[in-house]
Amino acid sequence: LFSLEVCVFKGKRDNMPPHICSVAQSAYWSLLMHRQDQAIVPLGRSGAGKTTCCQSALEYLVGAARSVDNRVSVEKIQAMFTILKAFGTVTTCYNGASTRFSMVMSLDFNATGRITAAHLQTMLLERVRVAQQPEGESNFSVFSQMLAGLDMAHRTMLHLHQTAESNSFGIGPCSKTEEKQKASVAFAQLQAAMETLGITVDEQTAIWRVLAGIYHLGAAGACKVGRKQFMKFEWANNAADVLGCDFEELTTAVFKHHLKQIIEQVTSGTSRLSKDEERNAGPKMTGVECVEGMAAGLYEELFAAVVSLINRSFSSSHLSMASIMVVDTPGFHNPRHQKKERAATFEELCHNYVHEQLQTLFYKRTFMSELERYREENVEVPFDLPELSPMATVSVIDQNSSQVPPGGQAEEPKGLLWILDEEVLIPGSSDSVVLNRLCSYFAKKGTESEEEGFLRKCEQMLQFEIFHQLGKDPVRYDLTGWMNKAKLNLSAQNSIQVLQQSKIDALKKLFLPRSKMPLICRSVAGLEGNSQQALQRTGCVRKTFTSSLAAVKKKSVCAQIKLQMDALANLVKRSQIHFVHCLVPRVGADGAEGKPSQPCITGEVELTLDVPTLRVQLSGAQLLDALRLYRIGMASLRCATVFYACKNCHPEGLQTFPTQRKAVYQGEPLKSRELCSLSQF
Ligand SMILES: Nc1ncnc2c1ncn2[C@@H]1O[C@H](COP(=O)(O)OP(=O)(O)OP(=O)(O)O)[C@@H](O)[C@H]1O
Repeated sequence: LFSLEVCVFKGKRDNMPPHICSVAQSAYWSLLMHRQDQAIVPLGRSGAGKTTCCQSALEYLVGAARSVDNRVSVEKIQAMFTILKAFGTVTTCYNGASTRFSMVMSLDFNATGRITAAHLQTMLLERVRVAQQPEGESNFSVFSQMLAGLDMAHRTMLHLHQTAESNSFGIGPCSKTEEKQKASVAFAQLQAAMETLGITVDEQTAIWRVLAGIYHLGAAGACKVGRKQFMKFEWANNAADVLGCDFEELTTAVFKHHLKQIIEQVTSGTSRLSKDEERNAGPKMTGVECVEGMAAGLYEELFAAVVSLINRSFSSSHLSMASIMVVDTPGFHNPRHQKKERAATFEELCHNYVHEQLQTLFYKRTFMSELERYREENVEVPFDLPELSPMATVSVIDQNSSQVPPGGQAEEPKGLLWILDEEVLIPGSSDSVVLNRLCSYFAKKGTESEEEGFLRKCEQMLQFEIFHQLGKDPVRYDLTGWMNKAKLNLSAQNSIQVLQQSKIDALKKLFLPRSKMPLICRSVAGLEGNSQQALQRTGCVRKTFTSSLAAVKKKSVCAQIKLQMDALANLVKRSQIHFVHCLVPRVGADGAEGKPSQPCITGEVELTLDVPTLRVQLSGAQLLDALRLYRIGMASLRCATVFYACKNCHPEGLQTFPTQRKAVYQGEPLKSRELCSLSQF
């Protein structure tokens, strides 16, 4: 099937059937023609097929363009997705492998169109998933895979030969035999994928050690009353042993942050903490939060180490001309899509925020930039900028006080992330204060101004609704506990020391390179690479973190979320973007049910469409507006042959300026009359 796809699209520039490979082929052509970076950005609900698109696009590009020295191959791309699937996806009701991180996978090309290297960068990992999962959803798949597939020698070494009675992180072996077999097969595939990418046996063992350490921490748990300490010492002992540290060291890293600070204070000779230092010392945490923080921190570090190992396999020092970036993010989440009663979580809000930000990028590129070009060209287009834009929804989440308030209220409104960021530092503040502030800035006020609201307070306690997807797909959120989520978790911060000071060499070796990364942008993984293109991308991420609030707020959880999103957007913004809108054809048509459309007897795929569901997605993504503008838009947006045919003229009478993407007829810009005549296309 793959070689068939390559044959259909390879070498073509236009008249390609609609397919993800034709998008990849267009991006490749644009890269060669304009020597400009390209980006492929799939958008859509969770389970709509974004990751599948990304994998297909990358496989196609690598298969068609080939790499100069086989450093990047289709097998390696597949291996990378197998690893990312294990470490970065979870089972939800939307999708059997729902992505819980954002990634930018870049393929670098030389001037002859051959691939020189590849580079993976990841951000916005849902690290708290390691310790907490909404009902009916799983932890990261790698845990169940490892527990099902690990051989006896490793099991004994990692103290996994007997399972704990309970695990506070919800990690445990699969209960059903069939699931266990599936997980075991997946683990064998994971090991094979690691081998394909040159990850050594020692490195693999170090990875299993960290995963086992997290498992044991979950089994150890924490006392809910009294002194902060582990509930079950023997399991905590196991955790310390597999991580290569003393029990006391682990206890200090998990629970005794203040003790550590006092020691540092005494050794540095300062008597009292300054106000800033006191603030950075962080809030008081419960024992449970401490253990959960350590597990989340360990997993984030492990994920970053795995990304580094992947990059090691793809890196090269060949000169490159430009890159194609393939961007995969978690999809849009709304528990209502699956007829769930529950409200959405803070983590789902973060994923929806990323989705709305990318949708904003689509709005800006498709409508704003395009209409701006017409103005520059003095071309009249019978098309008004769509009134509704995703920017309004984004501002509910991340608006800071310097931005213009919607509706022009006297008090400067702030988005949810910044409200949380402020309230977390105020003693005695609570989730309800956050909700009241948020509603006072953005909620509908009375029936008269109904159109202006982007948010609604719900009847249920601490719940509110954000009108996502231009109001077409509102999501109800439960704000309970969000103040705690916005708190800096000192245990998570200590996790890197535990790993870097491990007595186990392989473990230490795996994590020491991370000590060279700037602390400030540690939440982004894949900051390594020596090629010019990789350095540019790394520089872009660092600049995002250092040139904004990051320097001051580097320890703010909410600022970190915003900055990771900014880093992702800044990486992509410099390129020509090819958006791919993935649609869920009907409710329940996601991977969780594992029922992709079945071929019927005639061989054709039987596809039942749920029109209301599709309509919500089409209008929420402004696809019809985009199509309308495309139909009446500039001739340069369609391929040359269509334009020649339409103008009924000879190609030689036309001058084309591909670098500016403008088609000019005998030196004259196209006027609206001509644009209208093209609208039949
Ligand atoms: N074109 C398609 N036709 C049928 N099934 C598909 C198609 N694309 C993807 N799928 C299936 O749909 C399921 C979800 O796909 P995928 O994981 O790519 O979605 P996603 O949009 O990345 O989801 P999430 O945002 O939750 O990560 C998978 O089981 C996949 O095999």
